Amino acid sequence: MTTMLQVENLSMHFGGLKALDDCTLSVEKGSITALIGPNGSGKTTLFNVITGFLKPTAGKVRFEGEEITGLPENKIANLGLARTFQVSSIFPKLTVWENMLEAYPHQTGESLWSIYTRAGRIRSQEEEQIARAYGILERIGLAQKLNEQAANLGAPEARMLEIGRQLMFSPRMLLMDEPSSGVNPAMLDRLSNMILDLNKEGMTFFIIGHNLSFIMKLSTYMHVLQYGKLIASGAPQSVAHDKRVIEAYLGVQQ
Ligand SMILES: Nc1ncnc2c1ncn2[C@@H]1O[C@H](COP(=O)(O)OP(=O)(O)OP(=O)(O)O)[C@@H](O)[C@H]1O
Repeated sequence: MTTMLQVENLSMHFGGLKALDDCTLSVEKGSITALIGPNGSGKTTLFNVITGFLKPTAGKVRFEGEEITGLPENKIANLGLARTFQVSSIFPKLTVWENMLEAYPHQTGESLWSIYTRAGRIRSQEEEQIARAYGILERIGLAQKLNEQAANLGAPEARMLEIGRQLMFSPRMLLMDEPSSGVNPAMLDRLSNMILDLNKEGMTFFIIGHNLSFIMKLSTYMHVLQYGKLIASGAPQSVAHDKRVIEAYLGVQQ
C-alpha cells in the first residue's frame, strides 16, 4: 500500500483549547478512509488544517510525499486534494451550470499576453471543462436542472452539487465533511454508489461521518478522534469493537 496523505504530530490550539493534540495518521492510496469521533473531537479542524484553511500550531501534512503544511487552499486543491464542506459552499444566486463552471480551477498570476498567445489552448481547455461539467452533472443526477437557480434546489440536491463542484478539480483525493447530512435515503444510496464508482476509477476518499451505519458500510479503514487525539485506527469492524471507541461514543470516562 502507498501512503497518499500523511499527517505528522499535528496540533491546532485555539487559545487554551487543544482542538488537535499531536495527531499522527495516514490515508492510503485507493482507500475510502473514514474519520469519526464525538462532536467537537477535532474532525473538521483536521480537515481545515489539511486543506490549508488553518495553519497548524505544530506538525506537518504531506500529500503524495510533498509537504503541503500551510500552503494556500487553492494551491492544495490544484495539487489534486479537494474538499467538500459540512455547510455547502454553493452560490445560491447562480444556476446549477454556473456553479459548476465557477468551480473551474483557475490559474492565477497569468499576464494577458500569455493568455492571448495561448488562446487556442485555453479554448480547448474550456471545451474540456464544459464536457467534464456535463458528465459530472449526469453522474450526480442534476443534468436536467442545468438552468435551475441553486437556491431552489432541495437539500439533497444542493449536497450533490457541492460534491459535483469539487469533482471539477479532478481530485486524486477528496475530503468530504459529513456528506450524508441533509441527504434523504434515496440520495444516500446514490451518494454511496457514486463514491464507490469514483473509488473504483482510482479516487481516494477521506470522509467525516456522523451517520455511522453509512460510513461503516462505505469505508475500508477508519480513524477515530476524541478530544483532538487519535484513539483508534483500523478496519471498520475492529474499530466498532474497540473499547476506547465505544466508551468515547457512550461518553464514559476512561
Ligand atoms: N476557529 C475556532 N476557534 C475556536 N475554537 C474552535 C474553532 N474551530 C473549532 N473550535 C473548537 O475546536 C473543537 C473541535 O471542533 P471541530 O469542529 O473540529 O470538531 P468536530 O469533531 O468536527 O465536531 P462536529 O462533529 O460537531 O462537527 C471544538 O471544541 C470547537 O469548539
